[in-house]
Amino acid sequence: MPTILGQNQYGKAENRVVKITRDGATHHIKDLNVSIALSGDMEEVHYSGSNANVLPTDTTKNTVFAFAKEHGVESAEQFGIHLARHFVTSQDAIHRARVRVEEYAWERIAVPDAGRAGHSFVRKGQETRLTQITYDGERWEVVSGLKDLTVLNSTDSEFRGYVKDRYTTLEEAYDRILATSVSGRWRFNWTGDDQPAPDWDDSYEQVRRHLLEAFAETYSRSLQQTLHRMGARVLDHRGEIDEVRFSLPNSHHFLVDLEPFGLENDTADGAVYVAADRPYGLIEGTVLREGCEARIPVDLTSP
Ligand SMILES: O=c1[nH]c(=O)c2[nH]c(=O)[nH]c2[nH]1
Repeated sequence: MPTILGQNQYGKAENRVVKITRDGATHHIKDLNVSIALSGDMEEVHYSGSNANVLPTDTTKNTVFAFAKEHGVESAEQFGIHLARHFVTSQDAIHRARVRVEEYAWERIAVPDAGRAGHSFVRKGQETRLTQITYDGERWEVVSGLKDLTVLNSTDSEFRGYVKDRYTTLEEAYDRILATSVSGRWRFNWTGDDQPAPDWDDSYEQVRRHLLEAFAETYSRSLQQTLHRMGARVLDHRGEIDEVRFSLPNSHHFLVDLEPFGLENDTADGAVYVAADRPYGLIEGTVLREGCEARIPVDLTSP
């Protein structure tokens, strides 16, 4: 039965490009999700399997990262226009390029020592505030928290000196991006109607602030260390809380190898990273006030 090929397009979708430019201690971040769809003289690849007109999707991915390095990312529009023009004008067989770009907005974390604020960001778009109340007619237990508080340090993070066995390939990192989406719960020590209840809203705002400040101000040797500093900071400043538990995905950002295209890509300036989504390290832990009991369930914060 004769068939006709209808509309078709192809390309690499969801290239997660993160570019950090350094202006002294002040860093700038561009965080994009770029999807390429190309169409043109693609009958043969579908009908006979000839790839003679096919620019590999892998190449479209490389082009996205190389363009981010070589030409920069002024705006999502400018970047998309530049890419689309490149595919259509450089490949005879490609007559149409559709480039979709999502841009994730970040704002700087405000810290008291403004000099340190240059490399710490929190993603725009609110986190979700959570609480769980338990009452048995006598005692209250209030565990509050948040999830999806996405934060990133573009420097002041390393990971080295770890165990190496025959399966270890990870290279030591002296200056890496540290990013996570904080899921945390904290337990109040308020248990009875005979005690004044905390100001819940103020407490939430203050805990959130301490989490962000601790994240921004910690020179991190591991996400585990940052986790502890965030919890300790909350307990140091918030007497109404006895226990904090976190589940922190390590949202890996890998420097892209652009050497095959003659481009040096190191952390010095203008570095281009791929934001990987899976798999991810998952760092979890409880920080407790001394003498207090751990009562937040281990799996309460896990995905
Ligand atoms: O902060 C980190 N902690 C780890 O335990 C770990 N493991 C790993 O591969 N990378 C990292 N990073």
